[in-house]
Amino acid sequence: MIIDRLCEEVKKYGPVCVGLDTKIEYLPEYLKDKDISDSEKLFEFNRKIIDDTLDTCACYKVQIAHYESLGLEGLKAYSETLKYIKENNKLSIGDIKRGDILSTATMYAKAHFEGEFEADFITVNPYMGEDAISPYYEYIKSKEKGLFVLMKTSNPSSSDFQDLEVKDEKLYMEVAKKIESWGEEFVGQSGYSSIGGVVGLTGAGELINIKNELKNSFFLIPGYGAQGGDPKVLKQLFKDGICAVINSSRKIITAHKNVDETETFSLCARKETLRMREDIGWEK
Ligand SMILES: O=C(O)c1cc(=O)[nH]c(=O)n1[C@@H]1O[C@H](COP(=O)(O)O)[C@@H](O)[C@H]1O
Repeated sequence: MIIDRLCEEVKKYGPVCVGLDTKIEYLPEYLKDKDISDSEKLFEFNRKIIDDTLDTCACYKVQIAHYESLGLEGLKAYSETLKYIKENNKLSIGDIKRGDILSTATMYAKAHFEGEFEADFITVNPYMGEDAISPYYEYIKSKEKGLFVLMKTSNPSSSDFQDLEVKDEKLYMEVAKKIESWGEEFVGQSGYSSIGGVVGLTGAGELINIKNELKNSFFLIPGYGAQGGDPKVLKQLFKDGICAVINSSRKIITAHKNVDETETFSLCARKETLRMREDIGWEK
């Protein structure tokens, strides 16, 4: 199961997930000015960050909207970034947050678990129920793939629907339990399922509530850094072992903005990743 590989990576390198939410405006001036296409610029930026953070993180999350917004040029960089992560024997999360009816989800699965945009994990939205998720199952079973399904998101408006009371508890908890039940048949040797959950660090209480309720779920936790999530809660979350990867995107990939605008941008990203790893309390 792919989740066992992710757990091994976490043990070796710590639970940081480097978020490649790359925008042209984040690039250092020398790269912006280079006489190459936007696609090549984005890929060169990502490639250097990957090269300099390989031994500091568990995985990379590549957020597709940042590439889609530049059209085909951007998607080329998205594809090349995913391939480069794989060539370097690291794990990727394609952050695509899809969710649609079975026949369409089948095509999303094909698009993101094989071919040009192949990732090891993808993020999906559970709002439409299990038939919008089940087309991914055959890839989990036979192609070593995994999912991170939204349980409780990190954004301020996540309470609009996710905190509604349903059957005497919050909707997010119903959703989290349902997602764990979908993942039961994909539990690996690590004890975790290849169907994991996305839970924001910005809701510390909810994170602990979900952890206390679920047995086999591994988490993707965004909200560290730019969104101000407090890492203190992670100590409690990890008391029986590390059960999550913690994503930071802007704080890592724009770390050079506070220092200089030179070719050392990837070393700034490395420094921030190492600082974050310490800040979240990881010890080998
Ligand atoms: O699924 C996600 O990755 C996600 C879920 C969520 O609840 N909140 C959230 O911020 N994210 C993503 O995590 C990343 C956070 O980026 P930074 O705030 O720059 O660290 C972005 O790519 C978001 O799209």
